[in-house]
Amino acid sequence: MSNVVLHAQGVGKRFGGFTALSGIELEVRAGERLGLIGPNGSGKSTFTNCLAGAFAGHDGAFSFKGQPLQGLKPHERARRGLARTFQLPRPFKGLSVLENIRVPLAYAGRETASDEAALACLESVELAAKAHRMPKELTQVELRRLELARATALRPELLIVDEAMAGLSHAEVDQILALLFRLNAGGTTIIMIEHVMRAVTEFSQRLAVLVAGRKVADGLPAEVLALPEVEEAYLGR
Ligand SMILES: Nc1ncnc2c1ncn2[C@@H]1O[C@H](COP(=O)(O)OP(=O)(O)OP(=O)(O)O)[C@@H](O)[C@H]1O
Repeated sequence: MSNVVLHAQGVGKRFGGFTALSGIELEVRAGERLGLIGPNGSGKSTFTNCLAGAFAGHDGAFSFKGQPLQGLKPHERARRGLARTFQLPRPFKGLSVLENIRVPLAYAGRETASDEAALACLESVELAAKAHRMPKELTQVELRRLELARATALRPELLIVDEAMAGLSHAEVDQILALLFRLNAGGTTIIMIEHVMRAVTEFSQRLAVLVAGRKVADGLPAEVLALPEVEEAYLGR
């Protein structure tokens, strides 16, 4: 595949004697929408943390845009175009919504760390009207939008969205989905980690399934979800 943006080769992670992730092979193409699913504790966040550089070490390797990521710190990976959101939004609580966006812009040394650039970013997630509010004044769905704005301020090529839908209403899930579709239409490759099955099946062109730290399926959503081993492990049937 010539347009592979991310290649995970034999990625594994142990915590003491416990193997949380083992032998993960995954290719993601530029512009793709991939759903990464699996039961609680199957290794999805561990995979994300390995990819984002949050752990000092892991087995295997990642290449991103054809370059190895090994040895790069999280912020260096971010500067190369790799971004993630966190399951629990992590705004800077003492900063306004607008300042929360200026931080990643300034951190990356962008000349565009201006209020205008930060506002444009907030507009893209329909949060500009709350620019001068504090994070504690935002609703859950607004906090998720702020988390997305923080992650996408640097216009990443690959975005990993870790459970952005948890606890949201049907209509709010649709709002976040619309934002993610728009980002993807603008060229951002997206890996969606999600338990809200309606959202992940609607969004994903392909599903990869982790069970107990191993990838057990990878393919078209309808085909993957029909596999007996996925039904058994993931849906608990
Ligand atoms: N820092 C850590 N130290 C020890 N064990 C850990 C650590 N992080 C994760 N684990 C364990 O690794 C396994 C995989 O966890 P992980 O958070 O990656 O699963 P997940 O698929 O993201 O789950 P969820 O859907 O609940 O978020 C779990 O058994 C978890 O307890």
